[in-house]
Amino acid sequence: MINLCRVEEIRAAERAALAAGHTEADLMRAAGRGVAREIERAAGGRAGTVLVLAGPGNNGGDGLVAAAALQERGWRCLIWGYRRTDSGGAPIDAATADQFVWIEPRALAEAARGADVIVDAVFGIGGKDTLPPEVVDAFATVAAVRRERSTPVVALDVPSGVDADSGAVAEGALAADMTVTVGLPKIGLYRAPALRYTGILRLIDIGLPAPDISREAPQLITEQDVRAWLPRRHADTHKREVGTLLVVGGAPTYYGAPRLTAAAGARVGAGLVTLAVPRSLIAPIATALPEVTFLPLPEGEIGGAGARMARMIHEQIDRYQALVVGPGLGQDSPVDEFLNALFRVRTVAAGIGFGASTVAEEAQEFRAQAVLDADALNWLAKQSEWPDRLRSAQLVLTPHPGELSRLLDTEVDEIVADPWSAAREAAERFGQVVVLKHGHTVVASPDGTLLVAPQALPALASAGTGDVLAGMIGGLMAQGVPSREAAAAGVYLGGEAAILAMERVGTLGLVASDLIDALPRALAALYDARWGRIGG
Ligand SMILES: NC(=O)C1=CN([C@@H]2O[C@H](COP(=O)(O)OP(=O)(O)OC[C@H]3O[C@@H](n4cnc5c(N)ncnc54)[C@H](OP(=O)(O)O)[C@@H]3O)[C@@H](O)[C@H]2O)[C@@H](O)CC1
Ligand SMILES: [K+]
Repeated sequence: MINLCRVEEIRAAERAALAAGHTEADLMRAAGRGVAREIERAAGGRAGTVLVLAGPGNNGGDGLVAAAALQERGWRCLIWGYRRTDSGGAPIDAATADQFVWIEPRALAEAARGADVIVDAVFGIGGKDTLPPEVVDAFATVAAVRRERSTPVVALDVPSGVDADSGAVAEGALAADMTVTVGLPKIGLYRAPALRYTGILRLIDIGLPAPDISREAPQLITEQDVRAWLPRRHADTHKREVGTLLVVGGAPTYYGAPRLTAAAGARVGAGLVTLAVPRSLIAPIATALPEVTFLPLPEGEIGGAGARMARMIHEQIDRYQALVVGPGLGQDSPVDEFLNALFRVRTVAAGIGFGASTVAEEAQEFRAQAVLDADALNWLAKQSEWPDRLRSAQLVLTPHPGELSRLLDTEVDEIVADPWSAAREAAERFGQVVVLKHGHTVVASPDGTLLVAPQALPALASAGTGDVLAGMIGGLMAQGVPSREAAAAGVYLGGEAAILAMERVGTLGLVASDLIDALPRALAALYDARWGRIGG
């Protein structure tokens, strides 16, 4: 994890780096080259034409270094300057700078149309809360070309006009497809409304010292964290040992949801996934998911089915390391009865007399590890004093703002206005891990930590993506990953899988099954040895 930083902390880190012997030119060189590498990678290694909008300060300097690095790799570089007519202040050799083509304001539209990539390096963390009119005009020109031709826009460090602390956005700012942030993650980029302007976020290391992790600061979930959290599998293990997951959900009209959850659990590495669903759902699900086993539950309409369903699960619960409860359960009365019985855990203590007709029931605490999603959260919101009743369970709740508003008995608007505080409040009040799915999804824990997803992807606004997330988290918990880390890893993997899926199906075309298809590749990139990098 790494703290999301405020500008003053970034400036302090820069001073510390300078005091440790780095020069400003070193930092700018590392920043610009890093940005160029990200652009090259996104462009698939092909060289084209880049248009850099360069401002007067160090952000513009970074942009010119990036242009120089791209030029060395065969790119043609067009530069439009705001209060800048040359590459002064940027550590670039004269021969390279001589080849830059400087663009007059009236030639900007034509230059933008001829560009394969446009870089916004006008203002960075030294920007003010309004943009000058010339910059607003230039951005409007570029935005029109971006819409017309789908030309990618890359923001350097921050989209110009975004306040790196508050996330406020100046009128006329340019939305980017990718923001390459230099050195440390700026907290404002992860807040609304800035998150609508950043596109995909990439963080590049330039050797700045990170501030010490503090529990109060929101922390970014990083690739390194997820690598460290993933379970390690031994050669001499077997499916039950690596993790068993029980997914409880489904109703006659909702069999897609538990199917997605089970598939995600299996794809994230759970050795055995069992679906506890009404009997009639088994045939349609089994054809699509041959790897999954089933615990057939009685159909919901029959009176008393809820309690019988719960009993069947209690009989099996010790065989599973984690549960996911909720996907596609619906909100009918047997569901209430079922979940009341499931979470109150009344076990059969003894059968007395002939035919065991007298049965004593004894209330026990629910102690399992479980992800509660969708209709399980709606049921939970109707219960009183549940945090106390379920205190021995290790739960991960995965609400969207509507579900969290019911759990906290507050308005959705309040949650959307300050999602991080709402998630923290919920985790503290409930004593459980809470994953709030809004913007940059966050994982809040009762110990006060708040882990923030690196991406906020509009492509994920599609039915079933929540079921996939619940399955990934449950699948990781089943493999022994602690609940908070499992939640954070699931959130991270969901973002990476979405980025991979978007390359194939795009933003609008993405559906939840695409995430499951992409998940093995996202996971392999974190888990498996990377022979493919050699010589790359
Ligand atoms: N700190 C670090 O660790 C590292 C930082 N790095 C990079 O440096 C960037 C920060 O650079 P920075 O401090 O030079 O500020 P920057 O954003 O370029 O803007 C300042 C210039 O813009 C001008 N200006 C601003 N707003 C304006 C407006 N509305 N209207 C008009 N003018 C306006 C302002 O003008 P002035 O106020 O001086 O008149 C000044 O000339 C950072 O984002 C990152 O890219 C990395 O290279 C290495 C590590
Ligand atoms: K910028």
